[in-house]
Amino acid sequence: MLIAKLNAGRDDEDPAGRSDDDGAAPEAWSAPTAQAPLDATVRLPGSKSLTGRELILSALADGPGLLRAPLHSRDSQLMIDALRALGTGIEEIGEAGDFGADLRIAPADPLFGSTTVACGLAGTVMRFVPPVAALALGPTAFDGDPYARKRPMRPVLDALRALGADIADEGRGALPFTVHGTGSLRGGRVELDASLSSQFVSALLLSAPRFDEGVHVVHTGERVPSLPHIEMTLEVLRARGVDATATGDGEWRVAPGPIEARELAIEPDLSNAAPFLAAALAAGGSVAVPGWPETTTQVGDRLRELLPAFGAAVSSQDGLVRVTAGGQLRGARLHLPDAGELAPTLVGLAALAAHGSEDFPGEPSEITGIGHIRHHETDRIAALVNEIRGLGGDAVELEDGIALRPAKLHGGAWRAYEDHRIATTGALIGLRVPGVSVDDIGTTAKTLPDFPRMWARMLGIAGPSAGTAASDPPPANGALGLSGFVGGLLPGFGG
Ligand SMILES: O=C(O)C1=C[C@@H](OP(=O)(O)O)[C@@H](O)[C@H](O)C1
Ligand SMILES: C=C(OP(=O)(O)O)C(=O)O
Repeated sequence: MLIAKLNAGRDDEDPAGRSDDDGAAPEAWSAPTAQAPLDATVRLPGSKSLTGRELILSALADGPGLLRAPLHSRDSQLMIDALRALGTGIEEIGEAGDFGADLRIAPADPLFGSTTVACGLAGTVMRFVPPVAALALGPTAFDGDPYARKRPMRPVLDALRALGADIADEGRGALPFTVHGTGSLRGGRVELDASLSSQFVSALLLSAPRFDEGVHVVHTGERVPSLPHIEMTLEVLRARGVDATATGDGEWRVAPGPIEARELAIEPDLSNAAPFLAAALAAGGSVAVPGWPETTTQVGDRLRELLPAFGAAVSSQDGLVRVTAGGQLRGARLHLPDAGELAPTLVGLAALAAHGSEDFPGEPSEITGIGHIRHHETDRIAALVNEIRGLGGDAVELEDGIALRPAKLHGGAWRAYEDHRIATTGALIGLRVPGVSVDDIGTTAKTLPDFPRMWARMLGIAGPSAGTAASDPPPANGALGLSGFVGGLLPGFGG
């Protein structure tokens, strides 16, 4: 029996979760294998997408604002640093909770360029900040991680130019580029092809109240992916008194006007709930996430309808969403153009369904409509197919998705490609398949600064000394959150 080894976060870790200063490769992380059904409650830090949007809107607002329970992670820190570089006052206030401090934001008027912005690998920073920089005085130079230079930018840069911005990118249509801000932007009607990323549209809409004529965005290409994220953009604008509407299929308008300053709380990140809730299917048992909003624009809310496709039971009561499962996963056919952000986790579940168990044969799955995830932190379709095949799986790369055919998985190396969701998918598969090691678990710090410790606590294998508690403390009876744990693998598990 494999005893799970754990590298559950070290005090000397770079908070950004990157490799060591000397450039050495990070140590591989042995994914813990579940020894018994789970019985865990996992609290999650704030939504990356809501934190990023509210930081932008707070920086452009008509007065000082306050964000409670924002996400503190590599992506949100990059957003904070970018807005600070443009002159915004952003201050941590109050006692830092489990997931960090609240933020007070003092908008700058005017915003000043003559600075640089590091985007890391954050799509939200590289897409959402350039329109803000166009409203600043002076040039702002943007660059990011090596792979960030491969992520598509051209539609949003060309659209900004059509709206009056001066941007130098030497024809690359990608990072690095410089936005020569003049303190204002004309705005108006603009056509763009957002079939590679909804973030192109959200980028324009978010800053548009501050454009002289607002904006009218008309999408010209194939289907726009991740539409709930555009709905989220409209919703956060409306909540600040902005006239923001979807005016037709692939058309959105934002009227010029003030953005109200607000004090608000950021919802937990429901997309980051995915690997934890999915863990109940991988390991059996139950995992619950508290603080689930009653209504939300977060696409992670769809987990409640998607996880039953793999055989889970989902209950929601008083803000607690609980996923419960037995030892067997069912295969599923899912078409997910709106929910590409959830796809890596669901592909991980599909690989486990195809693996089956001692008692059940594997079942096939197909997940389609997710061609755009080739343009995320890595080509997620190619990465997932490679890594699943590396563990013995039979994954087939489709143009817009992945098919999984029944095949037994075995342990082995799982590469993360600096992609937080590929890393957590390796952890998920490792719950059931002994011997999976993830090459760079620290990359999860992009949106989850404490993932290894949260994962360990979900499994009941990290003691109270784990410091910043990421899931509820172990029960007083010392059961460490595992019910019915008798040691060894239960029938139907780990096979
Ligand atoms: O606007 C946002 O906050 C996001 C939009 C989506 O991007 P795509 O439209 O590129 O999928 C999503 O996948 C990403 O994680 C966050
Ligand atoms: C696609 C993602 O990130 P980004 O905001 O960098 O596009 C993601 O978090 O899944």
